Amino acid sequence: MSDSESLEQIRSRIDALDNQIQELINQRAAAAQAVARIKQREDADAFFYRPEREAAILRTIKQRNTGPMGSEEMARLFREIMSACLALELPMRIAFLGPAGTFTQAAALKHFGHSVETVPMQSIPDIFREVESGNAQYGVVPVENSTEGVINHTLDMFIASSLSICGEVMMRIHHHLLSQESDLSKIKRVYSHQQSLAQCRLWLDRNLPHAEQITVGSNAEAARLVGKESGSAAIAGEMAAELYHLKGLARNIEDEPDNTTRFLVVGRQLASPSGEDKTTLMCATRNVAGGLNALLAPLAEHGISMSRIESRPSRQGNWDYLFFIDINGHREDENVQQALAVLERESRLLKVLGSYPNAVL
Ligand SMILES: C=C(O[C@@H]1C=C(C(=O)O)C=C[C@H]1O)C(=O)O
Repeated sequence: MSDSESLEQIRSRIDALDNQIQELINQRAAAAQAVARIKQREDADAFFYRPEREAAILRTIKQRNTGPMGSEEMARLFREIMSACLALELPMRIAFLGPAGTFTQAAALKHFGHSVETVPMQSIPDIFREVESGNAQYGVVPVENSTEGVINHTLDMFIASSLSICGEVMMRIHHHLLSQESDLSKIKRVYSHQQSLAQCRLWLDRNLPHAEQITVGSNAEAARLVGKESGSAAIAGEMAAELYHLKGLARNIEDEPDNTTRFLVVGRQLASPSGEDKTTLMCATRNVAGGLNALLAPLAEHGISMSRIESRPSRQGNWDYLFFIDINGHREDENVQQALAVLERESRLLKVLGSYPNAVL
């Protein structure tokens, strides 16, 4: 590139580059189709989607990126290219916590790209059922928020479900106050999901201390209601604002500036190692006091670090607790296998809920 190049010359160079990019994308799509044919020949019920392969590709793209385009942006573009390549074989159905416009839908699209069909479900148990029955290939469920903590409903589902965790999605959550009104003083009622109300508690106390707070099933549902009611506002995200044609009375009203929600991808597939993985375990101790130590000691002995631990009453007697533990590593790693063998002996119950790539995007 040189400064002496005219506008016309640069534009014709862009046209030629687009031509090459288009040709290369089609070559890539044909290669992905060839992979799919091999998978199908080996196993008619094969899973075309490979979370570990996609994660590894996206990581490589970020690592080798030299700019001027940013690594995150470049990875997002390739996310969409892979999504479109995969859709040539099988337009995947992804169940999410509806209605349309929720953060869970945004998480599903972030993880799988836009060439999938996202299917709204009414509840977290419905998402699990839709995937268990095979009506959807994967489901996306919220599991924890950096401000409000764990979403117990999701953890409880794993107790009885046969599904595995095959991915995680991290989403920065920005909440907006959405309304038909253009003046804050007109707002008498605020609708949202209880998590969103909790994540904006300080802002609400300061700016709308007298407004009634009404909990509904999702923030998208709140936005839908507010689209039909004057004097009210919803706390919801960008997608819901667009979908229900609401004005942003105040933007980014979450109390924590780095408010992040983690979502899990559930499916009927076990993800292979990607090189940077984590494993979620569900274990029950024999008794709470010494029991927890018996679970944690083998992890430390095998050099395995733990990124999260949650306890839940198991509902099978007063003294039994279930622990949900995230560890670094894949169930096929040797040190993880050795630690799991010890845990199996020490705990009353051990279920590996899944090994999956660390979120890349
Ligand atoms: C092409 C493959 O299948 C799918 C498509 C991919 C792609 O477009 O790069 C990557 C992983 C799979 O989800 C493969 O397994 O290599």
